[in-house]
Amino acid sequence: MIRIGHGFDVHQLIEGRRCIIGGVDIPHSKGLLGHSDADVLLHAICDAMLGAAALGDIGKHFPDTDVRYKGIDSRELLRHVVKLIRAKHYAIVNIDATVMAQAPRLSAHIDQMCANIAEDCNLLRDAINVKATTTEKLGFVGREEGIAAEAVCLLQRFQI
Ligand SMILES: Nc1ccn([C@@H]2O[C@H](COP(=O)(O)O)[C@@H](O)[C@H]2O)c(=O)n1
Ligand SMILES: C[C@@]1(CO)OP(=O)(O)OP(=O)(O)OC[C@H]1O
Repeated sequence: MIRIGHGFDVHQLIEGRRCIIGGVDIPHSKGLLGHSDADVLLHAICDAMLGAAALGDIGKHFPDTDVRYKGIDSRELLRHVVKLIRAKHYAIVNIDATVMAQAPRLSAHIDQMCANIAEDCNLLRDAINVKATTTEKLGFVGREEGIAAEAVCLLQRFQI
């Protein structure tokens, strides 16, 4: 059996925060606001994986009212979600994601993002694809007020 999941996340861009996307700390004048490190890409991927396994969403597993998650590295959240997926006897087939950011430019960082995600999911690099797009200066992304990310994930149930 195969199952698909979708994830979407947005974080506000403000001064005085780091801009961590896909586990890469990207030099930028502004960074992402959140209870955790606000890694918008990893949050969308977690939600896609949880969705595919009918396990709810990231806020259910890691409430933003819980001090344990304050400032947490979202790669830790991703690795935990991978464990939840495996506990339900699912293997990840592939992940595809898009980051919507007017700035900073992400192309030079995409390979490292994919490598981080592959490592945390115990997958080959080829199973992961990350893309970036501006929104042509339109909307909150275009005004550089925030960054959004979408992801899809395919899971396959393995025999036990
Ligand atoms: N933050 C971003 C946004 C886009 N890119 C790269 O530029 C290409 C063209 O962007 P469009 O918005 O015109 O689609 C896109 O395919 C990305 O490769 C980027 O590096 N960082
Ligand atoms: C990750 C969590 C938990 O630290 O906090 P945020 O960094 O605010 O991120 P969000 O995308 O709102 O997802 C759920 C949260 O519970």
